[in-house]
Amino acid sequence: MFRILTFNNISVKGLERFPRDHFETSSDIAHPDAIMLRSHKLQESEVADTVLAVGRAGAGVNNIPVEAMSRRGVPVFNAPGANANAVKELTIAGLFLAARNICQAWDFARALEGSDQQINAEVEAGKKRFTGFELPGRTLGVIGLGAIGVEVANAAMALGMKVVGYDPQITVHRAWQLSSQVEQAHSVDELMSRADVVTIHAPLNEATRGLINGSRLAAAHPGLTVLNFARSEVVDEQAILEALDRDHLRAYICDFPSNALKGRGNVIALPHLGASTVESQENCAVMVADQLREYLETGNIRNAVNFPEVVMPRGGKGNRLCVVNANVPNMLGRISTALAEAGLNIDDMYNKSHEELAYTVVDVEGAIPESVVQAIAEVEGVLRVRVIE
Ligand SMILES: NC(=O)C1=CN([C@@H]2O[C@H](COP(=O)(O)OP(=O)(O)OC[C@H]3O[C@@H](n4cnc5c(N)ncnc54)[C@H](O)[C@@H]3O)[C@@H](O)[C@H]2O)C=CC1
Ligand SMILES: O=C(O)CCC(=O)C(=O)O
Repeated sequence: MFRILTFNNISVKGLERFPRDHFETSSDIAHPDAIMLRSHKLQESEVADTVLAVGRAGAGVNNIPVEAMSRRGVPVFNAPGANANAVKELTIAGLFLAARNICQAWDFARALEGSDQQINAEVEAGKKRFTGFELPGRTLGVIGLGAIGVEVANAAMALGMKVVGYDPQITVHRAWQLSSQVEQAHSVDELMSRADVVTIHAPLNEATRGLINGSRLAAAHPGLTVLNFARSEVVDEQAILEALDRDHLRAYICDFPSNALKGRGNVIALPHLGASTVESQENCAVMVADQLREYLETGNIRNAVNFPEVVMPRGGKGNRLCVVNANVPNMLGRISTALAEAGLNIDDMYNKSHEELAYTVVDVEGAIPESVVQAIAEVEGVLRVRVIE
C-alpha cells in the first residue's frame, strides 16, 4: 500500500489515477510515501523521512525545497505545459483588461446612480476617461519562452501584435512551437526598450527575483504596461508602484495581490487564478499522479525537475534496484560490483545523471538480499537505495 499525502485542492480526476487497492490518498497521513500538492509552501511543513517523491500539480516549484529534496534523493515532479493554455488565456484577458481599462470602466459604471437618463448622461460624459488602445502594431515583450510564454507569444501574433521574446535557455522543442515572426531580444533591457507591454513567464529563482526593477522600468517606453502571471517576486513591487505614481507605467496586471497593490486604480491583481480552470486542474493532477504512481511502482522518472529522465521497461521476473547517488566517478562500478559479489546477474541497467545527481535502475535475476542493499547504501555518495519486488 502506498500512501499519498495531499495539500491544496487536487482534482478528483487526478486522485482517481491511484488505484484504491494499493494506494491511499488523504490530506491527513502521518508517514506518507509521497506528497502531492499545488501552491502549498512545503518549506513550511516537515517532510517525513518516509517520503520518496513530491509531485507538484502545476509548473512552478518555488514552493518546494527542491535542493533539500535532492540532498535526500527525493525527486520532485511537476506537470510541464499542463496548465499553459489556462495561463495563456488569463494573460491575454489581462492584456485586454489593461488595453481597454475594463476594470476601471466597470467600477465606474457599477457606481452610477439616478434615472436611466442620468446614467446615460454620465456614461457619455465619463467614458473618455477610459479610452484605451488597440493591439495591432503594438509590441509585446515576452520574458520566458517556455510552455506558457510560447503560447502567449503566438496568441499575441494572431491578434496582430509585434512580439519580441527573451529566453536565454529556450529549448529546441519550444523554439519549434514559436511563431517564426517572433523577434529575439538578446537581453531583458533590449526587450524592455522595445516593448509597449511586457509579460513575464519565467520561473522564480535567484536569477529572476526582481527582474523587473526600477532601472529597467525607467529605461522602458513611457506608458508601458506590465503583466505578471509568473510570481509576485519576479518584479520589484516598490519600483512598480513608483513607476505607476510617475505615470511612467500605465498599468500593472498580475495574479498576486498584496496590501501595497490594494486600491490602486491602475493595478489589477487577480487571486492567483492563472491555472484555475477545470481543465488545467485535471491535466496537472492526472499528469503528476501518473508520474508519482510510475515512480513508486517502477522507479521510472518522467518530468522531475531535479532528476534525470529514466524510463526502463520492467524486464524479467526478478527485483529492481533503484539507486540515487552523487554524480561522481565509479558509482556504477561499485553498484555492479556489489551485485556481482552477491552472485546476482543483471538483466538490464540504466544510469543517467542530472547536474549533481545520478540515478541508476538495475533489473536483476531473482531477489536482492538485504545485505546487498545495505552494502550499496553504505557506499559513499549513495543517497537512497530502493528495491522494487
Ligand atoms: N499564475 C499561475 O497560476 C501560474 C504561474 N506559473 C508561473 O509561470 C512560470 C512559467 O511556467 P511555464 O511556462 O509552464 O514553465 P516552463 O519551464 O515551460 O518555461 C519557463 C521558461 O522560462 C525560461 N527562463 C528561465 N530563466 C529565465 C530568465 N532569467 N529570463 C528569461 N527566461 C527564463 C526557461 O528557459 C523556460 O523556457 C512558472 O515557473 C510559474 O512560476 C505557471 C503556471 C500557473
Ligand atoms: O495550482 C495553482 O493554482 C497554481 C499554479 C501555479 O502557480 C503553477 O503551476 O506554477
